[in-house]
Amino acid sequence: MKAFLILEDGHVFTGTSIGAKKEVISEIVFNTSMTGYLEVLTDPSYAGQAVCMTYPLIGNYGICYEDTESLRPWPDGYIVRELSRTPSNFRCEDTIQNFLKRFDIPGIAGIDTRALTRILREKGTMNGMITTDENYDLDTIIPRLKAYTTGKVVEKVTCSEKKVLKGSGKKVALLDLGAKNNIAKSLNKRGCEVTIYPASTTAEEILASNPDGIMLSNGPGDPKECTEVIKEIRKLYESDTPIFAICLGHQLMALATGADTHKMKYGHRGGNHPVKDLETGRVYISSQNHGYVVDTDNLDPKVAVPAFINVNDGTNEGLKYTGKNIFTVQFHPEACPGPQDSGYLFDRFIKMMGGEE
Ligand SMILES: NC(=O)CC[C@H](N)C(=O)O
Repeated sequence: MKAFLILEDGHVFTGTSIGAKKEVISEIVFNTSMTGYLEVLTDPSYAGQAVCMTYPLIGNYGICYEDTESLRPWPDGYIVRELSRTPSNFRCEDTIQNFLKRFDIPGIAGIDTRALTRILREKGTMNGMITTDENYDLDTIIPRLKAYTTGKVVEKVTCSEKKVLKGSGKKVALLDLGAKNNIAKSLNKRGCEVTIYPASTTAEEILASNPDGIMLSNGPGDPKECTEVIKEIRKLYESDTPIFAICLGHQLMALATGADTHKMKYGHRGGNHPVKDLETGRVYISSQNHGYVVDTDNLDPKVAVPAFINVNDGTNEGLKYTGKNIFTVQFHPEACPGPQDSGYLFDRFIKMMGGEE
């Protein structure tokens, strides 16, 4: 069955329908990772977005549930050049087709994903529609696409109740804003006992459990939509508990302490983004998935100073909080997908909590 991807600027791509046969409007973004399509599909930070994979062949090793970053795929839509019809791997348990269908996610295959990516790079991220309706009418669809906003998405992806991963080491409270599994796993495999809290948890409840440290996770959407969470994070900041934050968590800590964030032209999503540690000058290759970034122009050095920058475009990739045991990064030290070069940051966090590195 035919499917169409209609962009807000009037471009239309014609391909084949994959996944659910339904219409969806979403923000269209692209990811350049050459491996790890399953980790991308199950990363809750993609909620509210349709993702185009720039790697031309997707799905060739199928779905291996052990590798998922959450219990389901989260994008609103999935866009690929070629979807493998014969996944082959000894760990393969399902196909992308079934996985998308089961969770009612529509997609489109067989389009020129390079052309789509060039449009998004030149004009910036925009909204689009995936539909199987051949009689689509651009005059009515384009205004709908222009008017569409993603809104609050963290509440859709956070866990519904507290969960504990047992460990004999430092006690970490992880605020789940849409956390990828490998954040808790990275701490747990270093011995930490990790308590995962829903995003609506108050700072008082977290602090009452006397954690050795607090971890703020990644998550979807515009950080400025998280007004309630930002207030709680402000209290966590004032508590003097060691804090490590990743991606959305990093943006929310910045907003909670007086800095600003803005939307980037087309964001960073892929497995090869170079980030420079400003203290050592060393560059790490990082896994990334973000559309917003912290502004550092008016950063108050009494509150925080830049700790990492992106080598490609100079944007901020991390902050170190002055006089506090707090550091936050825009990239993904938990990898999955992508390079594990910055996994040492979990060891740094454990040291900050008074543990052995
Ligand atoms: N991976 C994330 O945590 C993404 C953060 C935020 N939703 C952004 O797009 O910038």
